[in-house]
Amino acid sequence: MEKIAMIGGGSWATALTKILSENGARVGWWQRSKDDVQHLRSTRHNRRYLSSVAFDLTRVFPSTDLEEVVKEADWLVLAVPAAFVKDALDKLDRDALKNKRIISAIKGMIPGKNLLVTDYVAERFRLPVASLGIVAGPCHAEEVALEKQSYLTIGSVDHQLAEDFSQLLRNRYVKAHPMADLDGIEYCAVMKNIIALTCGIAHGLGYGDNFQAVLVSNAVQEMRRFVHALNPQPRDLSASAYLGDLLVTAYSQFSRNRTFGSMIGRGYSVKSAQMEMNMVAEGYYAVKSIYELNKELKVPMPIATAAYHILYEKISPAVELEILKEKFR
Ligand SMILES: NC(=O)c1ccc[n+]([C@@H]2O[C@H](COP(=O)([O-])OP(=O)(O)OC[C@H]3O[C@@H](n4cnc5c(N)ncnc54)[C@H](OP(=O)(O)O)[C@@H]3O)[C@@H](O)[C@H]2O)c1
Ligand SMILES: O=P(O)(O)OC[C@H](O)CO
Repeated sequence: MEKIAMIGGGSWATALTKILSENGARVGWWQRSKDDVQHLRSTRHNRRYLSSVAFDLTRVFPSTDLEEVVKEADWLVLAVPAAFVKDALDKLDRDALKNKRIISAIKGMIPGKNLLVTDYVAERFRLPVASLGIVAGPCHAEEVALEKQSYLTIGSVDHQLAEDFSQLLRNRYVKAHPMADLDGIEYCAVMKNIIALTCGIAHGLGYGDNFQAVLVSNAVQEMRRFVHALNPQPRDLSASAYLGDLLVTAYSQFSRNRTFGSMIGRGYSVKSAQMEMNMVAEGYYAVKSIYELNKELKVPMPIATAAYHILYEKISPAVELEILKEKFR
């Protein structure tokens, strides 16, 4: 039986715990709240996220003891929003992840450090890049709960690691496959949240499907320029790990980033949109990291720049979208 430490108690951690435990893995499940852990242990349900899913407690072991959960596992799966990774992991000893395989399920960057999550973890715990991977692809937790057909991509420079984790995920409704492009997949997963957030802003302002299609087409080019500047290598951005993930987030009713953006477009402040959502839109944090990273790279990124101006410099969404629309072809 594979032993997994799941770090995080939100929607995606809940969906991954469902898939992995139903496939026979033992999942030690770390959550920060004692009440949530107690509720899970007594009812088998995670009360605030995907609460319809019932867990088999002979395979799923909820706990607030991070060190214990990590010590018992061969695999560590990170599924807290990127903004809270440092807080969660800094309690661990520098050698705590030695000889473990680490999978980031996070689509965000470490604020302040402007690092990809896998780069941060490798640096903080002195790990070889071959011990790390990312789980990506167009997959909403809500559809996993409903067991709708989904596809995941595991990115790692170690093919065996990516294949082994794919194997742990495959089931009746999940297809998973390995890919070598760890950095490219991770950067695109970060970028697509910013783009979806901007689609939401446009929607909130009253722009329609015609405009969104052009926004997304231009966004693919922006994504290509940026990822190529950071990590030049041949990659097919039409693969589902890149374009598929962008499309689901830009168009789905379940998208946190699009929903957040739509509220901003309708006039909510960042604070009030965050309070109303009760879920985390990674794109809000990511846009600051990407904007700062790009100060050196100087890649033309009109969409990320507009989102940054709106969210961090309080420039009117309507004004930024007027400027943006003149740049699109
Ligand atoms: N949801 C999806 O469909 C999906 C799919 C693929 C990837 N992802 C990625 O998975 C990651 C997690 O997202 P999610 O959708 O699972 O999040 P979510 O459902 O919005 O849940 C938010 C999580 O963040 C925690 N949190 C909030 N404030 C915190 C704080 N101050 N300190 C520590 N933890 C805090 C919450 O803990 P409490 O409940 O204790 O407040 C909860 O576990 C993101 O990077 C996201 O991009 C999500
Ligand atoms: O679509 P969002 O904004 O909820 O983000 C969740 C996932 O990244 C979708 O693959």
